Amino acid sequence: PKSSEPDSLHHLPVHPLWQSPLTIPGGTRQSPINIQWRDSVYDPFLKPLKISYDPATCLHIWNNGYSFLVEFDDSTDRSIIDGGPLENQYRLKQFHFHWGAINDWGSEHTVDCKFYPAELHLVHWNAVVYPTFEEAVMEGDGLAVIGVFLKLGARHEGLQTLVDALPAVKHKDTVIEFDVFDPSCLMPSCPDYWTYAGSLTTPPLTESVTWIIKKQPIEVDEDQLEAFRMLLFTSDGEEEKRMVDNFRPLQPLMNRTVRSSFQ
Ligand SMILES: COc1ccc(C[C@@]2(O)NC(=S)NC2=O)c(OC)c1
Ligand SMILES: [Zn+2]
Repeated sequence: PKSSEPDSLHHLPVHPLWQSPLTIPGGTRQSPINIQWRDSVYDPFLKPLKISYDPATCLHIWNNGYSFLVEFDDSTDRSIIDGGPLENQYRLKQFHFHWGAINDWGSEHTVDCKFYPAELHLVHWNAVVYPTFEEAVMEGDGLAVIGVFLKLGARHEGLQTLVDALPAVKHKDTVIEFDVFDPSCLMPSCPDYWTYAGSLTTPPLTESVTWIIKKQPIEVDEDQLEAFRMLLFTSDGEEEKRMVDNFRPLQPLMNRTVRSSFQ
């Protein structure tokens, strides 16, 4: 592939990573998308997003062979989000990242066609309406995912505690205990966000996500991005494949409007 664009592997009709077509037949609200700032519509009825996480609900970090996930105890309402575009409160289940092999790309969403080097997804589910996460994944209002862009800049001290643990989950299906972490330290200071109706970005690609994309990126430094890139897609003993470019190609906007919480 030309070095100026994401690996052409991502433009194949079926990417080996997913063994399935990139868009599900009849999919009308697939993710990720390009957010064209001037086409987003300010909605004065959007509320501020309320975030209250209990750092003690943090459980472990694991490498699932596609990203690394930090998982939380979601058996109670101790770590939740509310407000914003949401009609219920949603429980934090996990967060993970998507990133590129180089800093020119890596995010899943783009803003005015600009990629960021990485994107954080904080995954929450509607435990008010659905009995389990697995059921919520199948419902239009089942999930709420906060997307935060990462840009190259100053070292992020809060992220560093996570980066220091990554060598212990280098290989697919490795896990380590990680028992205190407050993901609110990864939130940008600016409250502004875009929101739209979308989907998971890996199989089962279900159209169950209310996306809340923060306008302001957080800054991380080169060493911290490089730490993501030393993770492996492969298990211990297999031929090593670096975990990079684990983002889905952009999907058609179809009949959707992206709303903004700001003017
Ligand atoms: C069966 O339930 C699933 C499956 C995959 C993911 C991961 C992902 O596809 N979704 C987002 S968001 N980014 C991703 O990579 C998931 O996260 C909510 C839930
Ligand atoms: Zn994701």
